[in-house]
Amino acid sequence: MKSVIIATKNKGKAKEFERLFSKYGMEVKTLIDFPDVPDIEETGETFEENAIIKAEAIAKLANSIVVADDSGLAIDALGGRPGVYSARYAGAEKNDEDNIDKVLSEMEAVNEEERTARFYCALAVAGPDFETITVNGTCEGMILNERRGSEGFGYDPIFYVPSEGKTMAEMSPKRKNELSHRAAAMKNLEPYIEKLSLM
Ligand SMILES: O=P(O)(O)OP(=O)(O)OP(=O)(O)OC[C@H]1O[C@@H](n2cnc3c(O)ncnc32)[C@H](O)[C@@H]1O
Ligand SMILES: [Mg+2]
Repeated sequence: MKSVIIATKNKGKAKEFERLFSKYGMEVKTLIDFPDVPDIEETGETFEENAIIKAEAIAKLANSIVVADDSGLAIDALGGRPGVYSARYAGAEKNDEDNIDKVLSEMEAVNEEERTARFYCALAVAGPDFETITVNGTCEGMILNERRGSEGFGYDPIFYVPSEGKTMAEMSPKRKNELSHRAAAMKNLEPYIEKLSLM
């Protein structure tokens, strides 16, 4: 089976990419199996910049084609925060529960109609002999005032998708992979998958 390296140590993302790439008959390898690979510093100001930084750094190390995902949550009432700082919103140790608690407390006084938000996903594909490609995807939703559901990862329990009547943590992994920001970005990557002979 053809395989692709995803430059992530996030287990939630890795699971989703396994499903998303299986559609193309591809197996996914992530950095979770390579704990010695150093953490790449995400110094960019945008999701796209950070995805490029991660993809190019790992492509260089692996001398191979690498896909990286930089993603996060932008909440309108918080001026777009946590944004590119989503992973470390409540502190350097990247704790999903603490991040949710921080958002819930900052959103406490915000009215229902002002709780709009969106998830962003930037994907970068880097390799030894072509210019790095980037694509994006978004998913619109609302921030609840409490957690609902136990699927997914990150901010999923407080991210409500009105068209589904569910939070992302209440959806099946299959359904999330049909409508998420990551799914949208993967759709935009589709035209390149064959060209890059990733397959
Ligand atoms: O950099 P890598 O190793 O890929 O892993 P990471 O967790 O640090 O990933 P990011 O830098 O892209 O930060 C994204 C954060 O945004 C959140 N996030 C991204 N996609 C999400 C999703 O589908 N559902 C819920 N939260 C998500 C989640 O908290 C992530 O930690
Ligand atoms: Mg990160």
